[in-house]
Amino acid sequence: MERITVLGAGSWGTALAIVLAENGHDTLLWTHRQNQADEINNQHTNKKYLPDTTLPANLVATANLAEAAQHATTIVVAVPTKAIREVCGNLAQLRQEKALFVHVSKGIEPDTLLRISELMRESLGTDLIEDIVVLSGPSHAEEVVLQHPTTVTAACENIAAAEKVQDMFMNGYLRVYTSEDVTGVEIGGALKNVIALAAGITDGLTYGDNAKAALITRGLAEITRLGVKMGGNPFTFAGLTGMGDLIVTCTSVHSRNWRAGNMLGKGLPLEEVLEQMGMVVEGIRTTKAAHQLAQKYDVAMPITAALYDVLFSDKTPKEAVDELMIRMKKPEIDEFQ
Ligand SMILES: NC(=O)C1=CN([C@@H]2O[C@H](COP(=O)(O)OP(=O)(O)OC[C@H]3O[C@@H](n4cnc5c(N)ncnc54)[C@H](OP(=O)(O)O)[C@@H]3O)[C@@H](O)[C@H]2O)C=CC1
Ligand SMILES: O=C(CO)COP(=O)(O)O
Repeated sequence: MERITVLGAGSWGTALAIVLAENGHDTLLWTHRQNQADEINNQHTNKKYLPDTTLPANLVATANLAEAAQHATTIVVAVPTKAIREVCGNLAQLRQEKALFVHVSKGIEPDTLLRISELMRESLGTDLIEDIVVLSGPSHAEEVVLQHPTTVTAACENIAAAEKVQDMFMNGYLRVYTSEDVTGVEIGGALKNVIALAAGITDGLTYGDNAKAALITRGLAEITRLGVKMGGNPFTFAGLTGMGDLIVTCTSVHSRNWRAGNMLGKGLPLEEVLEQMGMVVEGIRTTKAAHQLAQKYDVAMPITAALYDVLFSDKTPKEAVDELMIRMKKPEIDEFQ
């Protein structure tokens, strides 16, 4: 049994805390809201994020970050990308000993262009970090809490740390693989949200299945082009954290990114979409970061560029799709150039 803290009591942090508590670990779930900690401890629910789920009685919550920092030898970071710098920075003030960190967030910090593990190293400082393992793959919280069969990958350059995390999370409904390709896993997980927004848009435009298959496939091509140039293993992008997560996010009604894209495709303005969602839509900020990465690494990412124009330059979704279709002719396979 491990002592584990999960930081962030949204849908994914809560679902993973349930898995860990059910696996017999001494699990403490940190939220920045006292009323949510009280609800979890007293009613064993988290109605805002997982309305139909009863949490196990042995899952305890706290709103005290110092208590959360002291509790564990393993710390799972499950807040959205935009909160990681602040939460890890605060945590670093409250803990002296090293911990094994696991992160499950799917994003890239705009402007700095740091991947999540890089962002954590910068905000935690190296003295606190035993290892950082990224846990990623096709895994909607809504299905994990129903114990529907789900597969994810734990990635770390130190494979022993990835195997330790594999053991912590794995059970009869959550199968965990390992990988050493942190860059490939983090890039695949972050960028699939960009393509899922685009897939939601074409569904909102009622363009049907051909368009969605094209987005998934050509989206994977541009994610792979960038990811390989950043040092990722090309095979990672064909795996769970690449193609697998792209499929689930582009096709599932659970996906926040697909749902937000769908509303945009139906003509709702971005501000209204975000207001209606009430949960994190990582793909919006990641589109900005991915567009910057494409320029930095000189990689063609036409779908990302088109989405960037829709989100940040007032191009209509229909104009963006029309322009994608009449781009210069080219062969399909370009060997990641
Ligand atoms: N949902 C899913 O199925 C999956 C999500 N992920 C990834 O996990 C990460 C978290 O997503 P998810 O759980 O869905 O997000 P949600 O929107 O469901 O929840 C986000 C949680 O983080 C909290 N939070 C936001 N800002 C801060 C802050 N500054 N300090 C402390 N807590 C904060 C929110 O609190 P508040 O209620 O106050 O807003 C909320 O509890 C994302 O990167 C996502 O891509 C990965 C795999 C699956
Ligand atoms: O990453 C996810 C599933 O693997 C969750 O995607 P959404 O944030 O789009 O819901």
